Amino acid sequence: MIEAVNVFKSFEDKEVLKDISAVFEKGQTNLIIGQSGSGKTVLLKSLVGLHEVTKGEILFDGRSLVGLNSKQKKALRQEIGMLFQGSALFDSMTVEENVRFPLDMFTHMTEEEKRDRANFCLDRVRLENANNRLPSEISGGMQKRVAIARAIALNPKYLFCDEPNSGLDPRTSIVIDELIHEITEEYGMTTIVNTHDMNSVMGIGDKIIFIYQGEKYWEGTKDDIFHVQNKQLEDFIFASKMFRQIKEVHK
Ligand SMILES: Nc1ncnc2c1ncn2[C@@H]1O[C@H](COP(=O)(O)OP(=O)(O)OP(=O)(O)O)[C@@H](O)[C@H]1O
Repeated sequence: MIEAVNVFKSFEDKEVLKDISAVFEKGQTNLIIGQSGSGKTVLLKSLVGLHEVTKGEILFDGRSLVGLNSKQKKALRQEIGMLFQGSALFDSMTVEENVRFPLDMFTHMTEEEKRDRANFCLDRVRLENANNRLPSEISGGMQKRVAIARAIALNPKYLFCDEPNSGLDPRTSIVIDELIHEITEEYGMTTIVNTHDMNSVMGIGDKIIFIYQGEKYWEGTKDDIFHVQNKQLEDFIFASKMFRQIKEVHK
């Protein structure tokens, strides 16, 4: 479980996050949603420790990110998997080398153990027979699978995903969403996904935090979302004609 407790983040005199408190549950896909510029990425980066918060606390299963010494921070980093926008693969490395990279960096596993672990992760994302290909030789959806395999290589407790569907077609987006959702449940990870994709919200939103102009305006599940009485969230959801029509059906 990850908790944000009264988190504020400013850049010089610009306050981007305003008093955000939220609990992100273990074994669940927790989504941060909101319009472009609302502060989702800044919140995600603050949670993961890439931004230092101006005020407030981030707790990883009760461990405060702020209070950790550098050794403890390094240990915590190894419990975190990250999936970035794009896929952030290393272009000059093969698929297998990309997945092995965190194992090379952070473990003392033998070559054989690393190969086995990389193969296990590639199988898990249903990507067989691609080990020796370069990222440029595979599709965007396959690249995303490699990125997921790399993110879970160290068997993380926490998984952070920044816009995992950016650049993917709707069908591939669903496959990637479902994969993230499945592995979250299977490995009991605390997963936080930053998205503005309503299809993701309806597909995998176990828990949803809605951010508006840097403040938390709403939280709930995908099943609650059609019953909200919150103008800002309604404007966000029903910006799409399709979702306005779905709402009519739910009435
Ligand atoms: N390093 C920074 N310095 C100053 N301002 C920043 C910095 N990073 C983000 N901001 C500002 O914080 C606000 C929120 O940005 P953020 O990237 O979190 O939005 P977002 O909700 O993730 O948007 P998008 O969906 O478009 O990615 C924006 O006004 C942005 O300009």
